[in-house]
Amino acid sequence: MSIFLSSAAFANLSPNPQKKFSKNPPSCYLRISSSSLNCIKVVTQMLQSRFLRIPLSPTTLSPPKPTTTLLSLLSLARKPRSQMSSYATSSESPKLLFRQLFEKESSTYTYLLADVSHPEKPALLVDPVDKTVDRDLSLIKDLGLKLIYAINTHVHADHVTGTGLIKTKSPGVKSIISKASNAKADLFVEAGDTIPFGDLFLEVRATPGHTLGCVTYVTGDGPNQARPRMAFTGDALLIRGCGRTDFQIFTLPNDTLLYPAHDYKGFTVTTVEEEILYNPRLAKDEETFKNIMKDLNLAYPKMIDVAVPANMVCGLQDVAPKAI
Ligand SMILES: N[C@@H](CCC(=O)N[C@@H](CSS)C(=O)NCC(=O)O)C(=O)O
Repeated sequence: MSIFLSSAAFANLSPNPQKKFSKNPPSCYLRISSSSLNCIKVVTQMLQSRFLRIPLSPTTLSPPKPTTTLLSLLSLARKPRSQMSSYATSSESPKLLFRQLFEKESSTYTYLLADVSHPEKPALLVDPVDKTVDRDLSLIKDLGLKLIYAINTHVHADHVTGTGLIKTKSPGVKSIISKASNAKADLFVEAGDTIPFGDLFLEVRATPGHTLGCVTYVTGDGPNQARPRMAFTGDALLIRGCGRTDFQIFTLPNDTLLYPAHDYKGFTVTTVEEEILYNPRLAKDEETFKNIMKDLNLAYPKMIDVAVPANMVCGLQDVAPKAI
């Protein structure tokens, strides 16, 4: 079974002044198979749980299964290691040129993508760093590409973006960042937008947590687009980790009252200061935090298969698709 959602409904979009920038108009329909939806919903819940530190449901505290961890909410993670699929470690497309570049002081990856089958070889850089701009521009020149966009996944805290410097050195290049970041750029994107370069394109997905404006750029779905798809996650998801989320809540004033979405112990309210001092999970180093989360042995949420698909359509699952 496939579920059809308008991209606006899917991403809970407000009207977007940058729509002219999108390749696909907002009325286009995104086709999501129920298995993809399953995957999206589980990852969404996992990330919400991770970022907001909220147990997934009351049932999550029920008797543990020995191998159940937060990650095991992903059905893939339940497979024994020996049964893990051997996926490709790089994508292929007759059109796409892809390079992963590294800046060692901040351990930052910059990604270069270009449509080399297009006469102009239009290219974009994701998360360029000021210190490596010359290297990146020199590579782009060597490869005969035309840089059109310098894109950020978010407002970085550990390095200066290369986009400003790139614009002074290559005046035709447009900078892009999410509208939700509140940063300056030539173009602003939000969930559901697409960024075309030649016949290829990136999709924008909102992945806030590390910062409010964090987005993930995903390579397009369709003929000639990269297979497998590639997602540039910024700091939302790191390999075997994720970006810190303390920037969000713990930068609020100490007396800020915190009202969570759940409580399983009878508490009703807390403050930033209290949680900084006494939260038994967050007042720990990262390794201890990971172990605590792993050892929670959270069970598969009872309602997840019903709740998430329904909530993805605002609880209107029984209403004809046209009305949603
Ligand atoms: N030591 C580095 C910053 C390290 C750091 O905090 N990294 C961030 C992403 S850049 S703001 C992060 O989220 N790390 C998560 C993790 O698991 O390491 C510096 O001082 O710049």
